[in-house]
Amino acid sequence: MTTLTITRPDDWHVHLRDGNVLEDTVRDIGRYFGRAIIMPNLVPPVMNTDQAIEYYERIQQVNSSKTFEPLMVLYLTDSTTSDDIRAAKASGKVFAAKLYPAGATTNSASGVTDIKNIYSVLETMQEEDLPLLLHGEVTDSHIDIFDREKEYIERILKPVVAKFPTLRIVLEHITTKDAVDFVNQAGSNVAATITAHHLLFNRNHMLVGGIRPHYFCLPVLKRNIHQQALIEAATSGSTKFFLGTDSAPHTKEAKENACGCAGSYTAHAAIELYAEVFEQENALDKLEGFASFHGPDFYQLPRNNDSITLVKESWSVPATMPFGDDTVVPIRAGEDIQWQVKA
Ligand SMILES: NC(=O)N[C@@H](CC(=O)O)C(=O)O
Ligand SMILES: [Zn+2]
Ligand SMILES: [Zn+2]
Repeated sequence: MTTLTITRPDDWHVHLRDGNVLEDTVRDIGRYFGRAIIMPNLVPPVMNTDQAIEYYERIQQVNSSKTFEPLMVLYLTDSTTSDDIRAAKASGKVFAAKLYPAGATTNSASGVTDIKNIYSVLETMQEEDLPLLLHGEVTDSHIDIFDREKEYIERILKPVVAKFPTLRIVLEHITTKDAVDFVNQAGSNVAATITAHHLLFNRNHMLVGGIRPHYFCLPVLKRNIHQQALIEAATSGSTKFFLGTDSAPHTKEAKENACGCAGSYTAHAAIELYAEVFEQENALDKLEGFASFHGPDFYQLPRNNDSITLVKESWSVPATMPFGDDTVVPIRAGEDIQWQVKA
């Protein structure tokens, strides 16, 4: 039997949602992750430290894991102030601020309409050393959806990195070779998260033989040369790339719909899915760095000091999983996954 023991991993990008689904999302993500960066795109969003702490407490009320700790994030809007940033940093509970370009993705309607509106806030984030997390896609209607990340890097990210040279920035859930190349050539203050689904799939998985809504997420899956670049980055050992599942549940009904929501659920099998990719690349020795070291090092937090053990033993993913009063269809529903985490 093949086993792999690694330092306890963290998830640097996850959506837990709120209300009666929290019990399900927190149980899944807390199975073995030590910490997780909790995305603030609730309705209404988590815009200040009081709201972040209230959300933290709602998560902790249903958190039965002794090892799981939520790390909160502020949602930037055109009205965020420098005082909001200072209060967030001082709270010890907020670890980053997230920039959603208005209209770019799920629950981004209150996002920033023009990056210049928050330049003074970014200045304060640089001073306070609070990381900026980016959903890196432009929203212009004339820009093709497959080109929106590349365009964001050229038009928004490059100028921001030049203007705020010591601001720590995470380009979230990268999907293109352009993003990999940009992050690789940038300074050590610029990093990226990579999801399991962008490593496992390309747009053919979503579109060939019928449209598969559970693979639809944003930024959308790209062609296989981009998938290959992401696999190389994740398995390279570079400290600039780390694990962020972007597990983003929507009800079965909201996904299997004439206008299906963007987001894929992977919290039921996150490290298990990453392990498949690293094994295929003969890079299982690089999984620990990607999943357990590069993230905390970038966030300037201690690495976890215990471990988990993965066993190569196939199991079947259920067709649906509980999601409050509804159900969610997890990635690989009804199919097998090769690895599992030993209880
Ligand atoms: N990734 C997604 O497709 N959806 C996310 C939002 C996001 O991370 O962009 C969601 O909240 O559903
Ligand atoms: Zn996003
Ligand atoms: Zn996300």
